[in-house]
Amino acid sequence: MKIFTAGQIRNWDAYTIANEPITSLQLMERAATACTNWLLEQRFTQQHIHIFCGKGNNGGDGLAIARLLLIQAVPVTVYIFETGKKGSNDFQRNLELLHNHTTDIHFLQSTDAFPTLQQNDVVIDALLGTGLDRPLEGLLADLVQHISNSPATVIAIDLPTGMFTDKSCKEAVCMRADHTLSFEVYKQCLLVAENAEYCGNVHLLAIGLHPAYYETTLAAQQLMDAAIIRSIYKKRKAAAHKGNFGHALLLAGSYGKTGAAILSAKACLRSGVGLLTMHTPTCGIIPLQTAVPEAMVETDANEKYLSNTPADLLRYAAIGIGPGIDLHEETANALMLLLQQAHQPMVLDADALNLLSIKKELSALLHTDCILTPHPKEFERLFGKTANDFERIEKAQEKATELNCVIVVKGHHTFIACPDGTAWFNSTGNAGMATAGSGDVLTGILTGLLAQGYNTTEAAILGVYLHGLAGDFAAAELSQEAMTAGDLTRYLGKAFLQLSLTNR
Ligand SMILES: NC(=O)C1=CN([C@@H]2O[C@H](COP(=O)(O)OP(=O)(O)OC[C@H]3O[C@@H](n4cnc5c(N)ncnc54)[C@H](O)[C@@H]3O)[C@@H](O)[C@H]2O)[C@@H](O)CC1
Ligand SMILES: Nc1ncnc2c1ncn2[C@@H]1O[C@H](COP(=O)(O)OP(=O)(O)O)[C@@H](O)[C@H]1O
Ligand SMILES: [K+]
Repeated sequence: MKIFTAGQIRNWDAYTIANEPITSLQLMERAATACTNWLLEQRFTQQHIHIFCGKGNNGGDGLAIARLLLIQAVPVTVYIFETGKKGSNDFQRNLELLHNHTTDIHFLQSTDAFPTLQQNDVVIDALLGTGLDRPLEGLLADLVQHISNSPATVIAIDLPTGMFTDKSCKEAVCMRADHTLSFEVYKQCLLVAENAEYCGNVHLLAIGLHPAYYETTLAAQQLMDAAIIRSIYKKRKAAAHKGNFGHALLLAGSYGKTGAAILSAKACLRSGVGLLTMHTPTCGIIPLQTAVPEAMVETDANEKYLSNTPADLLRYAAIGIGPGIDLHEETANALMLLLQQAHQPMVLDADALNLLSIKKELSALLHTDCILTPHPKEFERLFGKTANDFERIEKAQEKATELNCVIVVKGHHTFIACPDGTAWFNSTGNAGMATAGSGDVLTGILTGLLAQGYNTTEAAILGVYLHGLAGDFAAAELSQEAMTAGDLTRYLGKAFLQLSLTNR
């Protein structure tokens, strides 16, 4: 699904109005009807509803929702944030219509007029939407804080008030919503981790915007959906043999961190790879061979950490390096040798990335078939500090082009920046995956997919999606608290089964 900017959304509204054709008031009525139906379906209409409106079109949506709820005999109280200026045309028209249904309309001009909100109250936030052009201040900031700090359930229309569509609102005041009802497509602000606590659960509602605009408009970023995953996933051929699915090499583990090697090995095998060889310090051979008998192990010359690369690198279709390898000088040397000698697709994770940050000259050895999988801290070590998630995303896109490799910024809605400028947000995964070893599992999956012949972009998109989907299955059965990284591998089978089902 394409992710649109505030400007593109404005143009899409205008395109629909001109080409359907439809009036802007009718389009507002559609948006309000979709929101009202959602409120009725979710039974929020059994509680008292307080609707807070600005005087732009977001406020117009709020007034129309108030009228539609009153027609359904749902009691509502309406508050209009008074600016002293006339509202937008569609706001004014909806205000006239609302006067036919209620007198319970209050104009807020001072904090004394703010209502006390109770636990069972529902607040509709229709103060400001995509028209926000400066941070909130004064009485409006006070009102947003008053609502956010109340025990009421807050449902934001289009965006929580105070949230910018395309840039950070990190230092500013923003409504803390429990739910956000947005229209047609995601906006970047609804996906970045720093806004998650303000958006609450995001629900996209269709309002019949013209499909031709969507189809012909280029988007810088997309949200992964079943369609893109279906187009990447290759079903196994009935007569296939293990030689068809590649031989993967994983360099992982050090004394006390053989678990990382085991987690990545198991995940790699469950990603469908034909053969797997682990290269690990000698201390790791017994635990690895016991825990993962399907994998071959070839030991490093060193007992406790990696110091050399395996012989005959040409045997391998893809290589993954990083889980639990630690930061010894000899390990940095082994990484340098690997980057010099191996030209096959490669995943660099965890301490391999930290070594790249320490020895910046190693970055020059990265080749075009590399996937880097930093979490935000590793990203900062590699590429420097960024002020917020929007800047990190922008930098990831810049660096993917500059280094000519795929960069997977892990976290809530993991972000994948590809060298050709395309970029993807993940739609699967949950906070239960914030547990030791989840990243090691991802390295195993990505290496396994590369070995099977998926290119770096395909492997990153498919692997990140499957990893998150396995996490969602694990959380559904085990809870976010009790699931562990090993469970991601255990539920990978269920995730693949879902792909095969949707691939028919
Ligand atoms: N036909 C359309 O264009 C549709 C628009 N829709 C709604 O319209 C919204 C966008 O409407 P608008 O463009 O009128 O924008 P808003 O309603 O978000 O607000 C615009 C007004 O707020 C002022 N403003 C901006 N930042 C402010 C701040 N920090 N403090 C105080 N005032 C501030 C602006 O100067 C402007 O007058 C969407 O979010 C959506 O809810 C929907 O009804 C769908 C159809
Ligand atoms: N809140 C969250 N929502 C979705 N996915 C998450 C969340 N927290 C962590 N994850 C996922 O879990 C994995 C954690 O990886 P990483 O930080 O490298 O962990 P580790 O170093 O313990 O292996 C990443 O794939 C990340 O996207
Ligand atoms: K809003």
